[in-house]
Amino acid sequence: MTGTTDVLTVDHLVRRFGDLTAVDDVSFRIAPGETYGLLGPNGAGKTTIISMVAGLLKADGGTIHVAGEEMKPDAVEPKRHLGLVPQDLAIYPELTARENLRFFGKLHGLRGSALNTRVEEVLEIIGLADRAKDRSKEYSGGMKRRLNIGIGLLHQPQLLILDEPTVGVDPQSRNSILEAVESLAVAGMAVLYTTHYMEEAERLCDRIAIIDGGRLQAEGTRDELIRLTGGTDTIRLRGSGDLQGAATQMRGLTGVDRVDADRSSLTLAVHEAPARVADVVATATAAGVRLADVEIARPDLESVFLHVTGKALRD
Ligand SMILES: Nc1ncnc2c1ncn2[C@@H]1O[C@H](COP(=O)(O)OP(=O)(O)OP(=O)(O)O)[C@@H](O)[C@H]1O
Repeated sequence: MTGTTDVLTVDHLVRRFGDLTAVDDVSFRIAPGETYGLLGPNGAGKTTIISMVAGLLKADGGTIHVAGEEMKPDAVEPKRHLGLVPQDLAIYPELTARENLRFFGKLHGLRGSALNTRVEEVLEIIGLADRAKDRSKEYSGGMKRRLNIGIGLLHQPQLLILDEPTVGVDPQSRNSILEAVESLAVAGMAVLYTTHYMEEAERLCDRIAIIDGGRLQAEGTRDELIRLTGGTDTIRLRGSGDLQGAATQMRGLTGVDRVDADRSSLTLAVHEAPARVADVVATATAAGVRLADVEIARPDLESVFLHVTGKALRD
């Protein structure tokens, strides 16, 4: 991939808040038609990164280029090339979906038949054409989110940035949001997608950056990231009792790479989980843990996260 064709290039980005380095030397690029995911837990630095990419927040170091133009808070030109869909809704509840889109389309300078055509196209993309005449205050949470995405799409940006667009919506709405995002990539748009749901990153993203503690800990396609784990499986035990004590003993078992304990579970990175699970369960039981559930998982992005950060991604 060459720098000149990338829609977004982020080089050595840094942002501090007082003593906290919220974004610490982060670099990545996104090509046209590519969906790129920032995957990390709450507080990892995802919103801070995209706020700088969108020119809403000043960086303390590094550079950002959108469609070849340097992005800074006072820059005008690069902002024309991107659409930002924030976590908070920015729609007028008294207006219908079509009226909302027409209003925001005019703010982008669209008029006449160009405005009409684009509004109808966007209604199709976000799956709201059949509800276009209803006031948006009557919509479900997921429909409001889709309208919010539609507003970000009106001016046909080369790059669309979505900040955790499915948080707090029901599974059906989530699916329709994900379908709308999938159709953008098909249309050639570059998408920067932040999430703490690994299933969404797996489904949508061509490449994924694992973000934790403000740092880009690993990056690649899903398969490339999974290869980083060296094929380690995950064993997860849920239960009560002395989980920390059990974790200490498990760290000495053959084939166990890493053990992470919290108040109700133990998460182990192991080689050949089916061959190890009996030892692991016996160790837990001997340490007085009362087990409620045992689960083996093949490597997925959760295991990658555990492997590269030493922590479980799930809350
Ligand atoms: N304006 C601010 N002032 C001080 N600290 C901040 C500010 N904005 C963010 N932070 C801190 O920077 C770190 C990264 O926050 P950020 O919101 O970027 O994380 P995130 O990955 O987007 O998580 P979330 O999904 O919860 O928004 C956190 O520790 C947060 O408390």
